[in-house]
Amino acid sequence: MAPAQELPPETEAEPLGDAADKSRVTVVGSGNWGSVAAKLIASNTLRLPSFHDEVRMWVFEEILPSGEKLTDVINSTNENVKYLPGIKLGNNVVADPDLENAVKDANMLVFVTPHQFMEGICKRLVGKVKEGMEAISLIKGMEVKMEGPCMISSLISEQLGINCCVLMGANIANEIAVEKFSEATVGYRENRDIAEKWVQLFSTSYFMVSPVQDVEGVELCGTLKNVVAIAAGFVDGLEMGNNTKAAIMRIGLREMKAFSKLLFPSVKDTTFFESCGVADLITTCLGGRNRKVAEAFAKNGGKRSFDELEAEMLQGQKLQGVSTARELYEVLSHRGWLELFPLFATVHEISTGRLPPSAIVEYNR
Ligand SMILES: NC(=O)C1=CN([C@@H]2O[C@H](COP(=O)(O)OP(=O)(O)OC[C@H]3O[C@@H](n4cnc5c(N)ncnc54)[C@H](O)[C@@H]3O)[C@@H](O)[C@H]2O)C=CC1
Ligand SMILES: O=C(CO)COP(=O)(O)O
Repeated sequence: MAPAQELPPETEAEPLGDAADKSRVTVVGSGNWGSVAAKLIASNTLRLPSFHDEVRMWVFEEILPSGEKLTDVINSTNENVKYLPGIKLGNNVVADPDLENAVKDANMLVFVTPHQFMEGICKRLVGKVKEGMEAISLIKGMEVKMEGPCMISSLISEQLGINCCVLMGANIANEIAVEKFSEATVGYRENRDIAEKWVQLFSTSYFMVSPVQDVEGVELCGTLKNVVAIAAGFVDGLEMGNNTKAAIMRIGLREMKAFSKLLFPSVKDTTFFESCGVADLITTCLGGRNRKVAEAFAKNGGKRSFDELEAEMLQGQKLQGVSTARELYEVLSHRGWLELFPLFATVHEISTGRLPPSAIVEYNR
């Protein structure tokens, strides 16, 4: 299909004032998706007059086998050689290993790290972000606190006192990196103008972004589908075939919707038909990292742990599905909902070795 997309119009006139009128964007995170997000954004900040050209990207510093710092290599080669090798990010992307320095001049922050690091990152940023800052989270995951589950966008909003939208979708990063057409959904709370600004910042001829007024629905879709992808990987590892996998995806989608609506009755049915819903579920169950590692786990009969397989197969990239299944299980146990969500519960029980991988089709007991 030829992507018949028109880029968002460059409606704003060239600012009359000085460069201070322009928005400055910082990407917090530089993994596989973080690097692709920086590439997308950097192509647009060059094109759109209301943004500064430069895009800062915070890098969790590491030393490469060559002895060089990852940040130095990104800045000299314009490539994230560890997490997105072979792709030029754009000369206006500047890697910065100092988190506080990376955000200090920004007024738009894009959060895109594995979810388990976000609590620590937010703590470091308290009092360090500009007034009126706008944020967006591309992070698929949640935190579980004493009071209950906390979505990552809420963590950001509450800890930093800023508004936070979300962007989720059927977005396997390596495919978008080579500019294959895909779609995404921006979830926003009230301010449609802010949502439009994020749409403008991310949209390209091959990346079509649509806004939806349903932050929780969009974010829960992105978060929960990773658990279903683990189940799909078990099915693949056991060579159960396409019908079984389709059944797992359908049951998973039903649980995703039921859980989201129990937690947030405001979640809209229509959100599940956006890119963040059924489309992301399909792509992740076909081609994602959660599926791939879960397949290896099942092939090994559950004898090698997810941690071990993740380290061996993903070279520093992180799975979100296994920890999300654990977090979900805590919520389900605490609220007495385990029986309502047998697929979610079984994924956790298999991942922790309490049940064999074959239990993935026996849970409907
Ligand atoms: N890769 C993909 O295709 C997609 C990923 N996502 C989501 O984006 C989020 C980020 O994922 P990726 O960019 O793919 O990351 P990744 O899994 O490729 O890379 C891991 C990142 O974590 C960093 N890291 C390691 N230890 C850390 C620490 N202690 N503190 C802070 N950072 C640390 C690494 O430097 C690296 O940047 C996740 O929530 C993921 O679910 C969403 C859509 C697509
Ligand atoms: O979220 C993703 C695609 O939209 C990527 O999923 P994985 O983390 O399983 O690769």
